[in-house]
Amino acid sequence: MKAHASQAHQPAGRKVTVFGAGSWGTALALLLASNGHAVTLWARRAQVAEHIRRTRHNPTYLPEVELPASIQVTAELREAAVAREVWIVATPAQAVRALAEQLRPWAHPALIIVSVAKGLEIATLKTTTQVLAEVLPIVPRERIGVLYGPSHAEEVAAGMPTTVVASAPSCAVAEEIQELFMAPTFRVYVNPDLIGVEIAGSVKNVLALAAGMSDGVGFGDNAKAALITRGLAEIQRLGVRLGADPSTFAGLAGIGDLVVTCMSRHSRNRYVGEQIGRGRTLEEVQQEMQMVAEGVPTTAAVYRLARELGVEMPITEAVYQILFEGKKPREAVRELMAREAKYEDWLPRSTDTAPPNGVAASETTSSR
Ligand SMILES: NC(=O)C1=CN([C@@H]2O[C@H](COP(=O)(O)OP(=O)(O)OC[C@H]3O[C@@H](n4cnc5c(N)ncnc54)[C@H](O)[C@@H]3O)[C@@H](O)[C@H]2O)C=CC1
Ligand SMILES: O=C(CO)COP(=O)(O)O
Repeated sequence: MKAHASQAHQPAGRKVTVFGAGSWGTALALLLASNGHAVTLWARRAQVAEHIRRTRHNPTYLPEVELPASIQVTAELREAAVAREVWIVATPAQAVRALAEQLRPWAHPALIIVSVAKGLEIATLKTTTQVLAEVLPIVPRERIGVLYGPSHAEEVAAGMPTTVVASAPSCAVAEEIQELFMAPTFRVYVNPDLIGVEIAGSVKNVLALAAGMSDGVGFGDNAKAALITRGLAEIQRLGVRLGADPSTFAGLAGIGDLVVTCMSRHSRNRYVGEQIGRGRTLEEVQQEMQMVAEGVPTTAAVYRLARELGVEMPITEAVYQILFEGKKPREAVRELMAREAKYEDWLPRSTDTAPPNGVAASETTSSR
């Protein structure tokens, strides 16, 4: 693995396109341009691209951020996609398949694709790199990775210190992604456990909704700590069932992103949860938001996936019932607290600490 910590940044000057001019696409385009890459930012709407070209500001997302003239901005897919070395996919997760289908004519075997969209596709329960690999088979699977981790766009755009994880099936490709983004205020680690990183980064949004609901209802720090800790346990159970390395969940993509999303004032998922906790409906909250809260569709996907795989995810189940079945948050918490007594499920077990009769041991060891 390369040691970047003490290296001065070396601009690599690669031809990169960021697809999606929302908050994250805008912040990453800025970061990549300041790293010396030749950056194109693709916006879905022509008038948005035109506005950014004219004013160098995105009218809707991070409007205070000035985008340098070196960033080419377009709404034309061909112009954005053709003859590029790297594509960054920064749309909502549910839009990745349709975008990839449109991009097919310009994909090539030397391309690297980096998904920064966090979520699972509702229709197929696939991660975004699985969707991209399926739609773009000309790009070798090992060249499709992610950049995930605790990274709110507002802070990245303001140059505040941020650390994330680059992951891909090939470590060499993950290191290329690392090198692309690594900057004085943006430190990138490599984690080769792609499925673990993707599950961690996607499912934490469900738990951020739960954390927001807890805030909205008026619960305190104890409840938030419980949601983060027990939430991580259920994210890890799902990830490990899908083949992830358990240690990924103790890293930046796991506990790191879960903590920031459950705690941050910038988190859209936490915000949506908070509004619902205060008694508003999901429809009301989503209607007034211009931004995506990935946890909402991902809750539906994870709920189904967990059932299909027989993985116990009680908090996710509660969030699903609140979002889609009208359950009241307080009622869901009452039910979570009244679950059977258990052993905490990721402590090392030894024969002389076997659970006493009458206290149910967690099932999670067997589901790992
Ligand atoms: N905002 C953040 O701090 C971070 C966001 N992410 C992830 O990045 C992805 C994008 O998020 P944001 O940029 O924050 O969202 P956003 O809500 O700020 O912007 C979404 C962008 O996607 C575009 N879009 C919406 N539907 C589309 C479609 N069907 N086809 C093409 N484009 C479409 C919108 O026009 C907008 O430009 C999400 O998966 C999010 O979880 C990841 C890390 C940080
Ligand atoms: O993924 C994120 C931070 O790492 C962004 O979270 P929100 O979508 O909840 O704002």
